[in-house]
Amino acid sequence: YGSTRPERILAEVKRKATRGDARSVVDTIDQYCRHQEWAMNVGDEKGTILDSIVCEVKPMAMLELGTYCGYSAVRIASLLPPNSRLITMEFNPVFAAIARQVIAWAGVEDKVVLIEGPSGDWIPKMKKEFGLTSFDLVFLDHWKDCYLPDTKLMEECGLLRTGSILVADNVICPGAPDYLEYVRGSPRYESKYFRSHLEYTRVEDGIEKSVFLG
Ligand SMILES: O=C(NCCNC(=O)c1cc(-c2ccc(F)cc2)cc(O)c1O)c1cc(O)ncn1
Ligand SMILES: [Mg+2]
Repeated sequence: YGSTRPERILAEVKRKATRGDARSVVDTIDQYCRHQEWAMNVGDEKGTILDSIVCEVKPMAMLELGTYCGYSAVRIASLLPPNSRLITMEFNPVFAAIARQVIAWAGVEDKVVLIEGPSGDWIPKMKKEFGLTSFDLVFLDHWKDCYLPDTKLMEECGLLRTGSILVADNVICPGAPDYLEYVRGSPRYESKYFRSHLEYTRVEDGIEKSVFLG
């Protein structure tokens, strides 16, 4: 019977990565996806850009939309200050089940809250469910046509404050043209493009960092 790609990634993590060592989980997944089979993790090159923004912002409350196998959740959690939390949201239950195990293997489960379901359902509930006022940093890496509607929904639900930062993966490939036009054209955002490549390839892609001005 055929295993799924996320299951093969988890098997590789259990075989090769050191339990409790987030860096070795990240490196193991990068090695596997570069040399065995491609997968849609943010990857090592764009991951370094994400790391630098996480380290600069030192978020106490961070949201990730699109967990997949948990690669970026592990990468982010290993850089978070004590007492800070990453809430990561995944629509696909198969991906979520794998991500929980990858996050546990890396030993960062006490910094990560994984929630399952459609972002449009969850975003209006987050303040109440998690006792939040707003997010310091949001990483958008889920369905590309959800970036814009979910950003508008976060604005409407008061989840962004002056200075909140949005970091969006794949703004070139697969692309999020309506989102880019919005954050680059709106007087309520200060946007900056970090040129890079689609994970594990030479195809152009990039990360857009947008500061919400309130
Ligand atoms: O969120 C869900 N998928 C991941 C979103 N992410 C992407 O789609 C994504 C895609 C690519 C990509 C790039 C080039 C290419 F040729 C094929 C794929 C790269 C990335 O870096 C991504 O992040 C999802 C799925 C599902 O079945 N049900 C609920 N949610
Ligand atoms: Mg991505």
